[in-house]
Amino acid sequence: MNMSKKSCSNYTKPTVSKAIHQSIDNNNVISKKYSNKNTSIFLIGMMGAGKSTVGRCLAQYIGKKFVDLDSEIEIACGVNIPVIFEIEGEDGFRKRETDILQKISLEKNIVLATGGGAVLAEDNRHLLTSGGIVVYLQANIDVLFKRVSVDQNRPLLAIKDPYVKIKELLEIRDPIYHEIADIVIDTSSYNAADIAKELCLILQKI
Ligand SMILES: Nc1ncnc2c1ncn2[C@@H]1O[C@H](COP(=O)(O)OP(=O)(O)OP(=O)(O)O)[C@@H](O)[C@H]1O
Ligand SMILES: O=C(O)C1=C[C@@H](O)[C@@H](O)[C@H](O)C1
Ligand SMILES: [Mg+2]
Repeated sequence: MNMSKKSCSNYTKPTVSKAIHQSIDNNNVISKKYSNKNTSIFLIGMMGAGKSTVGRCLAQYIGKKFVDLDSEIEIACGVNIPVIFEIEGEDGFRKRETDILQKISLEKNIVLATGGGAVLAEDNRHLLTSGGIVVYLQANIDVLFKRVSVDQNRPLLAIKDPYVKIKELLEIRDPIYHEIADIVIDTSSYNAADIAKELCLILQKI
């Protein structure tokens, strides 16, 4: 799909069916969180779920600042993520991820695209759930594989069989994403701009 033809600025009626999202709002948790309009929105999900792409659109629609955790790590380190993995391994990357997330989470009123593995550390999960509305952008394995095949910037997938790796990561992470999400959206069959519009609509209702 050519996302470059999709403009975030053309706000039209959302086309995504309500059936694709679930809001977990047993105790009005989301409503309470969103009663403060400065509340931040945190996007979580696997590599290729569209956190960065949807996040950028959503921020524009709802007038919040967009922040990308991976980009902030790269800016802070002065090198890109594959180089960080090469020099410091995944453990080193995760420590940097937590440090930067701690700093970013002090900011209010942002849309944050997290990295796919940012939910793995308990400290990070606490920062996310206590700091804003957590949205899980879900996609099935075939869609994820297709989306991540476009570029080579993901060190965890720079292996012989990335499909198997995505499957393994999805099995481990899907329950974690669900556990901390306030809202879950299935992104598999919709373009990023429509998903952002749908999210906008959900947020207006809560
Ligand atoms: N809903 C969508 N439909 C089709 N393509 C999409 C959609 N969302 C994102 N993409 C495309 O998939 C690729 C990955 O998207 P993106 O970088 O936003 O994912 P991500 O969740 O931020 O991944 P990562 O965790 O690696 O940062 C990009 O090429 C993007 O254009
Ligand atoms: O899923 C993951 O563990 C990762 C996802 C990317 O966003 C980057 O944060 C990095 O490549 C690791
Ligand atoms: Mg991203």
